Amino acid sequence: MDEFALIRQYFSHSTASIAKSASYVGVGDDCAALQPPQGELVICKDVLIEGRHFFSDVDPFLLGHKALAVNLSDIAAMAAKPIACLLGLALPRADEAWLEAFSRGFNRLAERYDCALVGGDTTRSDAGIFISVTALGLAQQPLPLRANAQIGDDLWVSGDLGSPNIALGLLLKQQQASLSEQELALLAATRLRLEQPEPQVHLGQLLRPYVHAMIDISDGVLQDLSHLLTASQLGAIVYAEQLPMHPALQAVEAKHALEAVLAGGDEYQLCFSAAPDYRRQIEQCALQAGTAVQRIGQITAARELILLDAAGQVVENLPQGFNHFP
Ligand SMILES: Nc1ncnc2c1ncn2[C@@H]1O[C@H](COP(=O)(O)OP(=O)(O)OP(=O)(O)O)[C@@H](O)[C@H]1O
Ligand SMILES: Cc1ncc(C[n+]2csc(CCOP(=O)(O)O)c2C)c(N)n1
Ligand SMILES: [Mg+2]
Repeated sequence: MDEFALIRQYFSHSTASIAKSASYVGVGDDCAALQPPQGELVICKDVLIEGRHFFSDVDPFLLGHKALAVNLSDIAAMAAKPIACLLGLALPRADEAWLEAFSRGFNRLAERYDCALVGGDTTRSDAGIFISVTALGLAQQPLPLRANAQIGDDLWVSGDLGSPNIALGLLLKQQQASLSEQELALLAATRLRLEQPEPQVHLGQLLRPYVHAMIDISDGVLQDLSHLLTASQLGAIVYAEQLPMHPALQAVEAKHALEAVLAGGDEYQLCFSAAPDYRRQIEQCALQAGTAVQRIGQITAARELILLDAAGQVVENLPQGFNHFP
């Protein structure tokens, strides 16, 4: 299958609503062309590299899903609605079975969120798979920027944390040695969160009227919260025992589980700040989106992030989150 047949077969069948407008140009010309809808256009990009972001033997259907999901998670963190995306692919070979599954995972998530795949680029790579996705979304002012947290805001997090990091640790271990039965059970209970994360697109949009600042926690909750605090020139108190932990982590030694919750990346949940007046409304948004939300602390004036344990003691030497160039 040649380059052009490949693009036609797997990446040119978007059924999203924006692709139905009369003047729309999608995959197949020099540029895509769309009538920008009214509102604030938000744009983001995330790159995924074989061996860095995913294992070579990952299910290509799940990889296709994840490549788009990590971008839709950034769109969700702007309380925006996805509208379109572009897919850059560099592949060592045109493996049709791989492409069929990858495109099915990608296109299925795109369809679920009415996000049109409007273009991209496909090249050969000498070694390894490289994926670059750009996503466009539509937002409304005021945007829940990282810089907009206010003193006295509640801090919240969606979902439960820790499972992607535990799954990653087990998959790395499995490359060196065989896992015990207990470890295999733990891997089975956690690996879908690593390999098929669900972006919080509905929750992000529902929260828009209530939140001041929002961020997705792809690099781990402490590190991404630190980015939000630095941008807002504020600090926070976070209560360790209020951090929502994935239930499977009961089987993990407590210190290891807490590290996974605090600093494990690949979460794709939302962390946000909002005035305490909106607690009831925020709980309602979570019910409507079918996601849990948990209050984890407060925004403070002192420019530091303080983590308190169950006894109210300050936790020292906080673990670092994910960093490509530590
Ligand atoms: N090579 C680059 N050129 C221009 N801007 C960049 C580049 N790399 C990152 N950025 C910008 O830097 C900011 C922080 O990027 P970062 O990737 O840390 O955020 P993120 O995408 O929310 O997190 P993650 O990639 O972990 O999901 C974003 O505004 C991003 O657009
Ligand atoms: C094979 C393999 N090794 C390591 C990881 C962990 N990992 C890679 S990138 C990242 C943060 C988000 O990425 P970015 O900051 O690039 O958007 C994390 C937690 C993984 N998922 N797979
Ligand atoms: Mg990024």
